[in-house]
Amino acid sequence: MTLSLASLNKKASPEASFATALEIQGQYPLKGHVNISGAKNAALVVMAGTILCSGDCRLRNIPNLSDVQRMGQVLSSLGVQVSHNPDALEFNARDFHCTEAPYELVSQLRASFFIIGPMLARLGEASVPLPGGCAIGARPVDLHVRGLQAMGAHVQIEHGVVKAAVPGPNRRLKGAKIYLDYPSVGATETLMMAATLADGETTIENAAQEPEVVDLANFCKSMGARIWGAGTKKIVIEGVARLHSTDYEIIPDRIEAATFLIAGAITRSEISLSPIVPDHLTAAIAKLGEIGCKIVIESPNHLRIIPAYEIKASDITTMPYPGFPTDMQAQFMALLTLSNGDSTISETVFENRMRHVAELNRLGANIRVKGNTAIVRGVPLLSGAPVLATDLRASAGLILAGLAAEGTTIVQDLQHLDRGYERLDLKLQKLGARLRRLSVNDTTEIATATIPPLQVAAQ
Ligand SMILES: CC(=O)N[C@H]1[C@@H](OP(=O)(O)OP(=O)(O)OC[C@H]2O[C@@H](n3ccc(=O)[nH]c3=O)[C@H](O)[C@@H]2O)O[C@H](CO)[C@@H](O)[C@@H]1O
Ligand SMILES: C=C(OP(=O)(O)O)C(=O)O
Repeated sequence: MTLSLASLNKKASPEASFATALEIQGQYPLKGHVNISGAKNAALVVMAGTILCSGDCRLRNIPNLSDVQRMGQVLSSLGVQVSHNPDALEFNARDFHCTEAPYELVSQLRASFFIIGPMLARLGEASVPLPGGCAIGARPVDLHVRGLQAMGAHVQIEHGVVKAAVPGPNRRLKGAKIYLDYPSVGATETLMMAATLADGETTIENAAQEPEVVDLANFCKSMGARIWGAGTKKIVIEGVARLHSTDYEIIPDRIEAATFLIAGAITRSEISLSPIVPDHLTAAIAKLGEIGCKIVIESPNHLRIIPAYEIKASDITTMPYPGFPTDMQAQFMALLTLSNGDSTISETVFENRMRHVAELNRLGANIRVKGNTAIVRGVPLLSGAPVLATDLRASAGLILAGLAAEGTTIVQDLQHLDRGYERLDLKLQKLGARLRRLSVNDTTEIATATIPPLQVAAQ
């Protein structure tokens, strides 16, 4: 049976079903093992990359997230067939024809904008509204646009829509030498995808080196793309005429893994995780070591955290990979609120990613913000309170703080959490955490695993 996301019932909007809160009873120890899901940021961009291929792309280890559902809907709306079997999502972009991506969907997640690269590469034309995603800064797309222009596209931004077209009879992008002013993850991914089908060689200098960029390159290579240097500052892509079908497995989510390591550290609990790629977690493991925890690599894809009795203060500056990831900043801040001294946390990647500070202070933390730096003065105890989750990683940070706080914490507005963590509450429950999902309107308990399966209706 072919199942399609295009038929998703619009009335059952994710916002309505996920307007929920999490009630956490703090200070219960955790114990056991956690299965880490596929990486959200790799899955989303690899889904966009399926547009490059006119055959079947089978993707395994795709996490069940509301962002993944929306990305599936974006692709369906463009004419990509999206179907589901028990352990994979299948995409076929043979009939992909539509050059206009829908505002209602693209405006809800950042990664949806990245389809502009493969759309242009396949059809020579693309109109994509400016994207959504976490409200953590201005998040312009100028680096994507300038790179596509260097490859011969004409690009205009009109009424909030980026309209790009490749002139000429064959409408094919041309290889180019591109230098990114900043190693933007999304721009590197957009341009790398665009270059796989371009005429000639493209080099991207000062490219992002994140594992998700490497995963995308490996996915493209599995379809026959010619790419060298992904994971370094210089990526070289030699365009080919077409890409072929593939079966590809997404890497484990390093941000989810780090979040669980902190759950162990903040509740002083020993827990283990798999699958993981230890190299993707180097910065987090180093910081946890500095803080006093011991991380044991039990096998190539299996970690255990032995928590510190006393959490030591530590300074953090977020940076592009292999620096300390901005997507782990809020979670580490939650941990450092309970340290034995003063820590500074500087956010250099996004200009407005400290909105969790006020909420952590509501739980009894002592944090002051000066410019892009938070000064975290450790306190002996957090105390439960109602707090508002303002973005995805802020949600995770507040839940972690709630696990350690004395009494009851209610984290409101879980729509951000559900964008990027697969059943975080259920996984924590399995480790022994006391928490339950509430409907905000009537504060009655609702099932923990609320995100419906990805496929929703037969065509
Ligand atoms: C879906 C996805 O993969 N999201 C991740 C991706 O976001 P995203 O790809 O949006 O992040 P970028 O690396 O592009 O952004 C980093 C910085 O570059 C700036 N910038 C970016 C593009 C551009 O054209 N112009 C520009 O100025 C941004 O405003 C930001 O200040 O990488 C971020 C940095 O690791 C992560 O926090 C996000 O979780
Ligand atoms: C910022 C994030 O996601 P997005 O780029 O999709 O907003 C994130 O994953 O932390």
